[in-house]
Amino acid sequence: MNMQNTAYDTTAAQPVTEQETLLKVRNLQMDFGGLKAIQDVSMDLRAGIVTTLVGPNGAGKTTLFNMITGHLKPTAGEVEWLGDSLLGKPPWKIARQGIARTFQDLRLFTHMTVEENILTVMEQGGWLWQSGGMSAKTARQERVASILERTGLKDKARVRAIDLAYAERKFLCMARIMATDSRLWLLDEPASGLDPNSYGLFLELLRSEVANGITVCIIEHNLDIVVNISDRIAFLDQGRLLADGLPDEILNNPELAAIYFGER
Ligand SMILES: Nc1ncnc2c1ncn2[C@@H]1O[C@H](COP(=O)(O)OP(=O)(O)OP(=O)(O)O)[C@@H](O)[C@H]1O
Repeated sequence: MNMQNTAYDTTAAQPVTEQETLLKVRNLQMDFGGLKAIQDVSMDLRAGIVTTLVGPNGAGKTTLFNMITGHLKPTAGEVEWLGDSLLGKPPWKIARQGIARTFQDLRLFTHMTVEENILTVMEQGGWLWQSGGMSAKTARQERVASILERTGLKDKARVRAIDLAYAERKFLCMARIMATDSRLWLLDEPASGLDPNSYGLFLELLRSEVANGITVCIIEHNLDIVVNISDRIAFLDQGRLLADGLPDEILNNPELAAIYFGER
């Protein structure tokens, strides 16, 4: 992809090669009837970095997430989290192991307030019991306040999700994933539809969470975001993993650019 005209923040994309592998997928396949949505995909998600999944519409990116999180049962292949197979586990068990995700269609509790949306996740995760000496109530309040602050939603705590602006809803999705205390975040187009201001805030938030030890795999179409946030990029097309490497290698590959921009 020719990125020459795009601002490239090199601090976000240092060569990354040695990290522990948190999640492995091996020879994954997903058939929907005659459609081979994922074909023989093997890749690793390494700890503490941002891996971006890119590829044209219908490439199989969300399907890959769905197989990792137990929302779809692969036709063949293996998914391993810290060496243990995730196959056959229901989504809630996989979530409890430390893998959280967001969805393209947001899936917020629209008639609950921002604060309530966050609290439901914390309660599901059992976080309230880990209050480290503080009363559970104080710990919970501090935790929610910190998440609201970091996601720019401090003044919206008591606003219902349905009454938020679109960008605020996207940040509420981020707030909810933060509240899970998961180690790996799978983000499905978290920045789509954000205005430039909001996506500056989004990049800042993601960078600071990664600096604090979160591992991220993100599906993203916005090339500015891809360029600015990726430590590794995996390129999918028609269910196949065509390339998986450092951003420079992928973004400067003219064959991948032609596929991405529909010019093949
Ligand atoms: N549940 C399903 N049943 C049948 N076909 C499906 C199902 N889910 C996805 N597909 C098909 O599988 C292919 C891959 O879809 P997927 O949503 O994973 O692509 P994607 O790369 O995430 O696309 P986009 O960037 O548009 O979100 C598409 O052809 C899609 O229509």
